[in-house]
Amino acid sequence: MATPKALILRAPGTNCDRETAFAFQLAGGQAERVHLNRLLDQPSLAEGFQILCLPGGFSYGDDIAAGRIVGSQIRHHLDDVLREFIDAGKLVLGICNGFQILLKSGILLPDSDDGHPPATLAWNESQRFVDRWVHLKTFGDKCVFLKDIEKMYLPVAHAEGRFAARDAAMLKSLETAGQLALRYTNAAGGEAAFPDCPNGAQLGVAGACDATGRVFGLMPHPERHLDPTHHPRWTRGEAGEVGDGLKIFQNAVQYFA
Ligand SMILES: NC(=O)CC[C@H](N)C(=O)O
Repeated sequence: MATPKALILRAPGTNCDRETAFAFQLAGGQAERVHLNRLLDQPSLAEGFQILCLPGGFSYGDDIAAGRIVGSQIRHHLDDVLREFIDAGKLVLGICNGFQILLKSGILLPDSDDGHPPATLAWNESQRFVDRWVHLKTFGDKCVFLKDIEKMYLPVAHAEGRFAARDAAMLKSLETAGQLALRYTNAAGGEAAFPDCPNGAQLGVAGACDATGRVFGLMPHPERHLDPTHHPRWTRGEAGEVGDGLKIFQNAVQYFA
C-alpha cells in the first residue's frame, strides 16, 4: 500500500508532537499533527490514517490526573471512532502522556464489569517527577510495535508512571496474556529496583498492549532516541548504529508494507 499516514493527536499542553511526527517520517511514514478539537469536530478525519499516535506532554496541564481530560473526551466523544479504527486493523500508539490517556479512556484495556479501568498509571512511588534513562526488556511477541526488539535504552520523564493493576488477579491475567510487553530492567538485564525502575511499577511494567497487540502504550520516550547522538554517552562509543527508539516507529510503518 501507499506510505502509511500517522495522525498525531495533540491537545493543549502536548509537547512531543513535533518530535513524534518526525519519528514517523524518519521511519518512512507520513505524519500529520491534528488538534483534538479538530477530530472532535470532524471524526471522519481519522479514516484517512493508518496509525493514530497520542504523543507525550502535559495535556490540559495534567489537571485532575495526567491524561484524565483527554481520556474523558475520548471516552465520551470518540470511543466509536477509535474502536472502528482498531477494528479496521489499524495501529494505535500512546507515548507517556499518550499511554496515560489510552488507559484512562478505556481504549487500551476494556473497563472491568464495574465500569472502572482494570489498570492505571499512578503517581511515581517517589512522589516526584523522574527524568532519566532506563534499560528496557521486551516480553513475548504479541505487540506489533516491539517486533524483533529485545532490549532498549530510552529516557523517561514523568510524574505519574507507576503501572498498577486493580488487583493481583488482573495483573496475572494481563501477564499471562502477554500484554505486559515492556519492562524496566537493571543495566545487567535483571529485575529493576529504584532508580532502574523509575516509578515502582508492578512487575516493572513500562509498556502494555491490548489483546490484539495493535494498541500499545509505553512510559519511555522512543522519539527521544532516534539518532545515536541522542544517547547520553555516545561520545564514549556506547551508542548503537541508530537510536533504540526508531525501531518502534519502523515496526509501525512496516506493518502496512
Ligand atoms: N512526558 C510526559 O508525557 C509526561 C506525562 C505526564 N505529564 C506526567 O508527568 O506524568
